[in-house]
Amino acid sequence: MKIDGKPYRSIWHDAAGTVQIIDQRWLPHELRIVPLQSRAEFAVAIRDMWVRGAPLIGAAAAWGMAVQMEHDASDASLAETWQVLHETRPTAINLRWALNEMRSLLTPLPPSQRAAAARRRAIEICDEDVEINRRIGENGLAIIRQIAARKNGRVNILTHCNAGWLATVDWGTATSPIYHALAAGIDVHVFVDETRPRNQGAQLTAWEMNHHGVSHDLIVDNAGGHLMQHGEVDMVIVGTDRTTSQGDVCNKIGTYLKALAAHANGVPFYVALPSPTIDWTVKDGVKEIPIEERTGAEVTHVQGRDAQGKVGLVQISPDGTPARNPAFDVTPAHLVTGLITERGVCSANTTAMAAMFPDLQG
Ligand SMILES: CSC[C@H]1O[C@H](OP(=O)(O)O)[C@H](O)[C@@H]1O
Repeated sequence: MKIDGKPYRSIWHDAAGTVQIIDQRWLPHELRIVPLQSRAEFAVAIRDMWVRGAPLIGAAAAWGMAVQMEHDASDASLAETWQVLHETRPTAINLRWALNEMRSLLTPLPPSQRAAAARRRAIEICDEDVEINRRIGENGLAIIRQIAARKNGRVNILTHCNAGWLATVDWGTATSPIYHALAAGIDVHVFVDETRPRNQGAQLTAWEMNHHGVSHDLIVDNAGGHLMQHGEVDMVIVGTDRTTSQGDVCNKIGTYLKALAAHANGVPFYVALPSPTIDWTVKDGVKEIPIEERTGAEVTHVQGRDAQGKVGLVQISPDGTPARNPAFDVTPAHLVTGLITERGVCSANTTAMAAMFPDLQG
């Protein structure tokens, strides 16, 4: 997408072939672009959320493998790199998907051919992500159009966390239908959940909406149910970090509560789902998906900019306050109105998903 009129992706390789990323920790206050030039730097960038978002995590891991193959393309290096990058974050399935893609491609090749092949595949994975998300936008646009026609007016959409272009290589997943609707001249308004504790909504989605000219309000996470009760939300669109073969949706913590509120108020709850985010090996999301537990410091402290323009952390709870910080939750399939995929919209159930992706069945 564009930043001040200049097109960007969240990750790219420059003319010298060096991988560059937007270090999202400093948004919205500073646009910091940094190179990643070693496996260790890719691992830190994923683990510490310089780059985040399921598809972008996968793309970064693919590039991390490609960069490592340029340093050491041995079998041992390939195996170690899969492990080092895989253990950076446990929940988003795209990380494992991308690493498996690279391992399957590289293992049968002689080490001398691995670096070039890995770079080509990393570039492909990024380009595929952009096209998948563009198609999700088109498929989600059809739903927004239907609501706009029924209402003959503004479509109010609530989204949680950041499933925007910053969470992918471009377009975003949940935001792609919103961007397509704006381009189609549909009057859309977005309620942006701040999304405690990392505030990806307040810091990233609000920044995206502002730069793209999308009408929006930032809201606290706890306001969504109230707005739904009062008929102010026409649909919810969220992203996902892992969706199971039966349609259970793992996403940022708090998504489940939004789904419950939507179900209680008859608000359609859609999940923007690129196919690499489907974990076909898992059925029951609540029982089987590993939920990342991050440091309690993300709960007891919050990052922001002070009156002097300095970006830093402030403590919001007493010294030594213990905190729990599960980073994701699972929305059972029965609370999901539909899955907006790159191939179309399908119900969140085994039969519909298998019919949509017959070629991806184990
Ligand atoms: C398009 S997937 C975005 C997905 O990833 C986010 O998690 P995190 O920021 O911790 O990587 C969140 O769950 C978003 O919905």
